[in-house]
Amino acid sequence: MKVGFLGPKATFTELAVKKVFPGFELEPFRTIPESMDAVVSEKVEIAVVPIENTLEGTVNITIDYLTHVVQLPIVGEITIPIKQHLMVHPDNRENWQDVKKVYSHSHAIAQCHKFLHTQLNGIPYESVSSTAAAAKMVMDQPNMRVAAIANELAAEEYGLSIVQKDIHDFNHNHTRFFVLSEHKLDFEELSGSSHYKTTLMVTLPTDKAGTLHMVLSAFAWRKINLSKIESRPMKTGIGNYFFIIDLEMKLDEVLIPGAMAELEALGCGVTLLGSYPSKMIK
Ligand SMILES: O=C(O)C(=O)C[C@]1(C(=O)O)C=C[C@@H](O)C=C1
Repeated sequence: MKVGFLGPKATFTELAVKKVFPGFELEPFRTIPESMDAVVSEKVEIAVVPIENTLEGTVNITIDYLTHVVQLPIVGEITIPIKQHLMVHPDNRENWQDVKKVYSHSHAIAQCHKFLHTQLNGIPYESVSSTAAAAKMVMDQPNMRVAAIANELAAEEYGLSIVQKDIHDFNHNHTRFFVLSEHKLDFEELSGSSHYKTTLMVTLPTDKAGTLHMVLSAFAWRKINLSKIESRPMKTGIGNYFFIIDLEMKLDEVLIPGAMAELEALGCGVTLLGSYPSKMIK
């Protein structure tokens, strides 16, 4: 089976892929939606996509594309530590503080705001399609005083010099990735994790007071632990939202189906996005 990911080589997404898909054929894509489209068009069987970072929160493009455009089952989750470094072309190593622009993925820039504000104050930054794309751009422009924020592997891959290590604003920086596939994939075996989560998408009936409270009660009295609840716009008008709810348990035959039926009885729309093993890489 072939695994699609946000490229080019040496993105954080590729790092996550390599942790659980060793020896698999990999195919990089220019954007996150393109990697998901590739599963739909059967160019690849699996896509790994970033979904949430500890410092910056949800990767909105992923959740929105997954809920509004493609309906791909979530079959696994990978969480990896994220270490951001500032890197330049080796020719600019000594005078890196004179950089005129910093490139990176918007989520990586957001993870390093404090560093950019204090160490490179006033220097413009530009978001590009991925951290590795930023590193590649810096390599391709040795005569421009530009820097990239990316990982260690990208520095190696594109021959850049790391001039400031660990520039992310807080120590505990992790990103979660979803594994999407329409194929049968034993992710429990691949990842070695039997810790399961289940993700639901819930829409509320319009303008009925207290519905969200009742939704939460359906999980609370069954003692189903929620690890995340997030609202995203339905894109149909101001004030119209749906909810993505992550449950800390595997889809069973009683509790989760019972909670889903209760939500439907309240007039909610409920879609199961997946029940999957979750692998935390230290
Ligand atoms: O640009 C990359 O290297 C990615 O894999 C994307 C991405 C993201 O979308 O959050 C993944 C992990 C890091 O949080 C920063 C960027």
